[in-house]
Amino acid sequence: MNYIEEFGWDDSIQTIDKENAARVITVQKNNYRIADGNKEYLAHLSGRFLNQAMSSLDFPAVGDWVEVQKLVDEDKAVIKQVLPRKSQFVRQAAGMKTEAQIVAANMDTVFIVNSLNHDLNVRRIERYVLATYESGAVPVVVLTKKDECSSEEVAAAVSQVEEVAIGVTIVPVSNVTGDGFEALMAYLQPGKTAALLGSSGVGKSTLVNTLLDKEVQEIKGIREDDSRGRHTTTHREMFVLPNGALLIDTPGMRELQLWEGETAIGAAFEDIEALAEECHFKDCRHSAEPGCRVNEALEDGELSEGRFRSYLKLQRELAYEKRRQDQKAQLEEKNKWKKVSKGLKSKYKHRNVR
Ligand SMILES: Nc1nc2c(ncn2[C@@H]2O[C@H](COP(=O)(O)OP(=O)(O)OP(=O)(O)O)[C@@H](O)[C@H]2O)c(=O)[nH]1
Ligand SMILES: [Zn+2]
Repeated sequence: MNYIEEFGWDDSIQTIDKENAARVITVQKNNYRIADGNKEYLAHLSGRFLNQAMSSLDFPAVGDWVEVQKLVDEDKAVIKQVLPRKSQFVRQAAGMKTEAQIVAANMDTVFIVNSLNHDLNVRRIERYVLATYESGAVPVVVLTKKDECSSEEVAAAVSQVEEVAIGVTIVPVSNVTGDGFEALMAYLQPGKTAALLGSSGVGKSTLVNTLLDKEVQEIKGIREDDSRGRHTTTHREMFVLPNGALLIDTPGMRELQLWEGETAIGAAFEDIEALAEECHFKDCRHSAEPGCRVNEALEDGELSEGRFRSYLKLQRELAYEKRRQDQKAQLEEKNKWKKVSKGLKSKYKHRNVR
């Protein structure tokens, strides 16, 4: 029995034998979790793939369709190739050091999530809408916390967003009352894939939990045996909704906000970044390292003390924000695991029993 269709299989773009296909649901360093709707596998890249990969864009991302060789008995698989993507969200290179990277693939829709109550940032929405169009997916702006606003406030926010997102559907919702979810479900059809994009605190996690029923929610963190027989907690970055729609909520998309900041730093402080490229040490912190080109420039007045200070300040803020998000993610993972350990069953496990 093959459940591949449920994962959004599209005959028109997937050319391989269905038996050898699966979709990537989690990426953690070099470990990939893939599923074919029937079963999950822990997968790694074949040697041939590694030899042939030309850039980081060639590597599998959450949402990718891959051709695999499945070792059914061991729940393991080898990834032979990534199938052509119908859309892809690229995390742009920040400066010269980081390479571009695909954070999500094969989305039909990207939900750009913002909160109605405060920090409605139309400039950011505008950038996200553009990035989504570039990805090949359709943007939909979701405005959460409708319950905290009067209808006048909602209308005002919607018309503000309309100005920067011309022709884009805008859906005000409340995760508390469920208001607006019917409109969202139009995009969450069986076999269709949506991804979430938005800043911290706007309600993405709550939205995911509202969309998933309790049983399915547990696939967010189930305990798996790793190769050494120990238990490790794994988490999902792609979920199956009760109606068969797929929802991508990956840290990669959540970090988009962060690299935007990094890129902005790069652009705003091009002079300093250029100097830093010439420092002796690649990871120079420009404090007292020998061969520091930035310090040299400071000494001979080529670079002003004030400008350098604001550069450092921005960097600290970004580093702080990153730490904060990492800690929060760890905590969330722990909490999820606590909930899950109470009723240890996943959607796939139910299936296998049937
Ligand atoms: N009143 C109201 N509160 C909401 C709504 N959606 C989310 N919240 C609350 O807003 C807070 C942030 O929600 P989260 O779902 O954690 O936000 P997030 O986008 O996942 O944030 P990160 O995990 O930091 O990325 C929580 O306290 C939620 O209970 C809503 O529609 N109405
Ligand atoms: Zn330096």
